[in-house]
Amino acid sequence: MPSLEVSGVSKRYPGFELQPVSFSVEAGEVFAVLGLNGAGKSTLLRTIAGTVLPDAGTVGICGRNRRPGRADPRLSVVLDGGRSLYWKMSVAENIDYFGALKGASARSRRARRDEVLLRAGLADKGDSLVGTLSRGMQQRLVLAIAVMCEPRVLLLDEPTLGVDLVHERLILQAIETLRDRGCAVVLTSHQLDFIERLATRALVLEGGRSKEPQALGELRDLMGEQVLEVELEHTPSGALIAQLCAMGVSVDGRSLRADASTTSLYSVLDAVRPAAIVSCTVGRASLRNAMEHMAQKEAA
Ligand SMILES: Nc1ncnc2c1ncn2[C@@H]1O[C@H](COP(=O)(O)OP(=O)(O)OP(=O)(O)O)[C@@H](O)[C@H]1O
Repeated sequence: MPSLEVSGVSKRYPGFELQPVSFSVEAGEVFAVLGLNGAGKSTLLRTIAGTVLPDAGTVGICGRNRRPGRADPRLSVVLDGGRSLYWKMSVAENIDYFGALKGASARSRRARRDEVLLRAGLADKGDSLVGTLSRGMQQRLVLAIAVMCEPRVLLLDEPTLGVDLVHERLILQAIETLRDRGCAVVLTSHQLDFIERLATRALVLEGGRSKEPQALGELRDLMGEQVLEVELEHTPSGALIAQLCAMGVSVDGRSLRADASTTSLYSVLDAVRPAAIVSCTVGRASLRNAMEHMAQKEAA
């Protein structure tokens, strides 16, 4: 039985429609929801969380339908960063409050407090008011609280927003720990390298519409297995851009990119000669390549 089962969930706002979405996530799986700004990622996560009522569809958690508007101890969400915390309470009081809300006893909350502070990288901030923390610190605290509740399903909307490189690693480790304990994680992020390190499958939203979820490897293959990238010193002329496009090369400012299985690197280098080249690589396609390819298709 999947830990999370989303069936036909839809939501309409004036000027935007999240069309029916269905997918399931198994215990111990990290599932990504990808898309450009305004594609509907947060709307989807909010309807799954129950903070926004869907127009249609159901959400099952470990085999039981979630009842909208009711807190569910099996589900933790990190949707609005620090905005979901109480700013006039201290860090320790917030940890205690959310632990109590999830039904943890006073004893286990006390025992967990130091662990949560450590996990959030906030060991010396227990007595600080949440309103005095930086945005990245608040984001880390929300995630550490969500992890403390040992959820069966965790929804994360841009968990690394405003978080520095060192603490991004802490967040990555926290998600990996939960995943390894059997939690099903649904994650959105514009940081595609972060997604690539964690997720195995993804649902791509484009203007509120989605296709079947795909394995990350299948998504990368949209660009071909190998991608060639050439960075020029100067932006190419209009005539050269037209010539490159006719060869199947996409041009974004000074960056040229093409599927290496259909376009040879030498033909690209011949076409741009004698322009100065800053870098030139042929390598395995990344998720970023695939998403850029999709974005260019959408803009065309
Ligand atoms: N409460 C609301 N009322 C009206 N429209 C809304 C509401 N919330 C979201 N929308 C609209 O729904 C669309 C999708 O927004 P959403 O926040 O889900 O996108 P997103 O993919 O998460 O974008 P981003 O990457 O920028 O966070 C947008 O056009 C937005 O304006």
